[in-house]
Amino acid sequence: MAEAKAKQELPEDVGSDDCLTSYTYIYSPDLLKDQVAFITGGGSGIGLRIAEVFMRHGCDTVIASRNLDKLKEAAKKLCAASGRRCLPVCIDVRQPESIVAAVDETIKQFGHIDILINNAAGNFICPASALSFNAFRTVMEIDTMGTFNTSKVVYEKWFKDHGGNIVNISATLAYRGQALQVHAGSAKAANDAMTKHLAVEWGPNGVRVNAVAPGPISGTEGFRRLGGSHMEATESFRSIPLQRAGNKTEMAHCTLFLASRASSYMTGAIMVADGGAWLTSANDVSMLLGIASSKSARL
Ligand SMILES: CC/C=C\C/C=C\C/C=C\C/C=C\C/C=C\C/C=C\C=C\C(=O)SCCNC(=O)CCNC(=O)[C@H](O)C(C)(C)COP(=O)(O)OP(=O)(O)OC[C@H]1O[C@@H](n2cnc3c(N)ncnc32)[C@H](O)[C@@H]1OP(=O)(O)O
Ligand SMILES: NC(=O)C1=CN([C@@H]2O[C@H](COP(=O)(O)OP(=O)(O)OC[C@H]3O[C@@H](n4cnc5c(N)ncnc54)[C@H](OP(=O)(O)O)[C@@H]3O)[C@@H](O)[C@H]2O)C=CC1
Repeated sequence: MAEAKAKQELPEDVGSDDCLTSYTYIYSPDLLKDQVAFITGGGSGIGLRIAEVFMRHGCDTVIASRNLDKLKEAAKKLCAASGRRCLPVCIDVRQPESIVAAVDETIKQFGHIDILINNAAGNFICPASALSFNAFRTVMEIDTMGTFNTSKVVYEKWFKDHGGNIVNISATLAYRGQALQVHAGSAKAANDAMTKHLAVEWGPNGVRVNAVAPGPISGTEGFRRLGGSHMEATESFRSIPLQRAGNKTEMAHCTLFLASRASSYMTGAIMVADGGAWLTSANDVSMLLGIASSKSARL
């Protein structure tokens, strides 16, 4: 019975890995009409689905990450699916000058920026004792410094004078201890603090800063890297109250809510979207340790 109910509530997540083949509106189709969203990591996974759902709601997008060929391909599919504009731009969130150039180009082409989605991240599973200093630093630089760098550039160049909306993509692994994840958990916990500090400091300038904290989300690189397929096969997600992994469309809907006027009195909030996973004591530690010790190659 519970399983049947969860299935009924599941929004569409069908189609190629890139774009949906069908879509049922939950929000008004013109919720983001003629707004412009800058989405880091928008060329794949959750970021790509956020771009698609935003565009289906009338928004133009800028998708920004390191691999321009991948972004161009994604932009083509996004425009075809939605009829809106999508600008692919090459940035490394660790390099502020690359963000400055991309934000300048965005303002030149679109005239404004209304929404920033800090979605880019790096992760893998690794025991703390095997993690090199550089590996820890790399994840902190992409996830935490990258979120700060992009927020600061967009704020200084546009939001400071015009207001705007920032949504950071966090992770509920930041809320509890989890084996093999000290790097990503530390980075996301820092980002949650950043969400609150910037909400306080930039609120008077009309800038709202919120976050979505996903649990395991299928059909993504993060899911693959953390052993998600193995966990699905072994029914490990049954320990989650909703007894399944989430999907990308569900994360896009949470992000759309926080990025739109639907949440106009919210700032500094972290919206947990993990099927209740972080609340339960049953967890995946032994399974993750099993994966790590059974593989000689890195995940
Ligand atoms: C899925 C379900 C799993 C678990 C949950 C189960 C149950 C649910 C119950 C509750 C939990 C609730 C939630 C948890 C669920 C999900 C997980 C949460 C977060 C997920 C986050 C993400 O998914 S992030 C997105 C994933 N995508 C990517 O990572 C793509 C981008 N990545 C990269 O570019 C690289 O991988 C990079 C991050 C390493 C950066 O690349 P680069 O800058 O080129 O750096 P390198 O020079 O390659 O490397 C730098 C140092 O890092 C070392 N390194 C690299 N890879 C590894 C590895 N695999 N293991 C260890 N170390 C590594 C590398 O050697 C370098 O260090 P040196 O010292 O050698 O210089
Ligand atoms: N999937 C999951 O189960 C969960 C995911 N999350 C979060 O969701 C978000 C999306 O993850 P997901 O969709 O799974 O994974 P993806 O690997 O598909 O997304 C990560 C994106 O970040 C981009 N990126 C990585 N490093 C950089 C960088 N230095 N500069 C610019 N862009 C960069 C990548 O593009 P490129 O390589 O081309 O640069 C890629 O598009 C992340 O913040 C992740 O932490 C949180 C909890 C669970």
